[in-house]
Amino acid sequence: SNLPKELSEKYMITKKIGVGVCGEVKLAFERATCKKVALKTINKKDFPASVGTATRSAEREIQILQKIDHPCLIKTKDFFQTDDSYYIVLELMEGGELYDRVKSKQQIKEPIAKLYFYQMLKAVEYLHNNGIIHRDLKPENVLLSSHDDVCIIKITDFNQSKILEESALMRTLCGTPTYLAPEVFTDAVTVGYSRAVDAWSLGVVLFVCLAGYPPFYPNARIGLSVSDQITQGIYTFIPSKWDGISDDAKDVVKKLLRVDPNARLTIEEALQHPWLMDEAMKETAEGIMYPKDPGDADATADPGDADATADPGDATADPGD
Ligand SMILES: C/C(=N\NC(=N)NO)c1ccc(NC(=O)c2cc3cccc([N+](=O)[O-])c3[nH]2)cc1
Repeated sequence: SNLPKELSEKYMITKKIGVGVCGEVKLAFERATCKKVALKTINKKDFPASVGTATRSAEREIQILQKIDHPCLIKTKDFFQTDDSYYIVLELMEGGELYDRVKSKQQIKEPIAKLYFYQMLKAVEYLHNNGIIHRDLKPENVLLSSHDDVCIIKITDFNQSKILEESALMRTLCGTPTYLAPEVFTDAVTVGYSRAVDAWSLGVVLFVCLAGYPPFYPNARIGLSVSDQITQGIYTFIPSKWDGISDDAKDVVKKLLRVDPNARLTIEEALQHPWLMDEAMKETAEGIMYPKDPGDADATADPGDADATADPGDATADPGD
């Protein structure tokens, strides 16, 4: 395909390293530094609906990709576009997709699953504190920085993401409710929970990492479609897969896979769950997320990240849903 001139001038593009739903990932070298990078191509025609909305949703994704700054969220290094494609230069994630680790029924050892899950929670906590809902969390969108078990994970693909804006409903709720109907308040509660979808998805990702099979799948329960299993919250901890896994781990999964979004654990509550109260794991995680010596794993993390561990309450005010 016709690559933008500036792109091929700045980067030497070599082999394909991953194939996504809407484009591919290639290994590239920055000519000036010889550094390896990943090049994600997104074909505009693969976007849903007409070109109009496609460009808006693509532009929103590019805007999110360039705004986010967290060690467990993919960072873009460069960006080019032609009439029919976007080209996003990203940090190389040599461990590939978490999907390839969990497919073919491989179970991830519990301590490693906890280390990855903690990083996912921190990344999604950052997104929610910045008014962004991912809405497509799955093992294909979790990348690993290396083939080692202990490594940084980074969440990617913001194609389905939503930016929470100040809404008319929120402005209404700021006024005096003298003439306000009761359902406006009850609606407000449910509308305010759209971010809970990310907590559910992380529950499914955690289940798959620990057990090597998904909680909801065709014929898991005779006579129940996958969507029926989901809407009724019906899944099974198959003993042969779960016997060696701690009760705390099972408890986190149960509390994330609650059908009622109001009853479901929030990301913040999940971070307070006993299973994650594991100082050794947190020390390892914080050490790879915010390496002291810049030469470490994620050299791109700048010292500014240090305050990233500040209490989430310090983050930008929650714009609400
Ligand atoms: C931004 C984005 N997707 N956005 C979108 N609209 N897709 O639907 C996006 C999606 C996927 C990726 N994937 C990678 O960077 C990626 C996949 C992969 C597999 C083996 C090995 C590597 N690697 O970097 O070595 C890989 N990197 C990077 C970005």
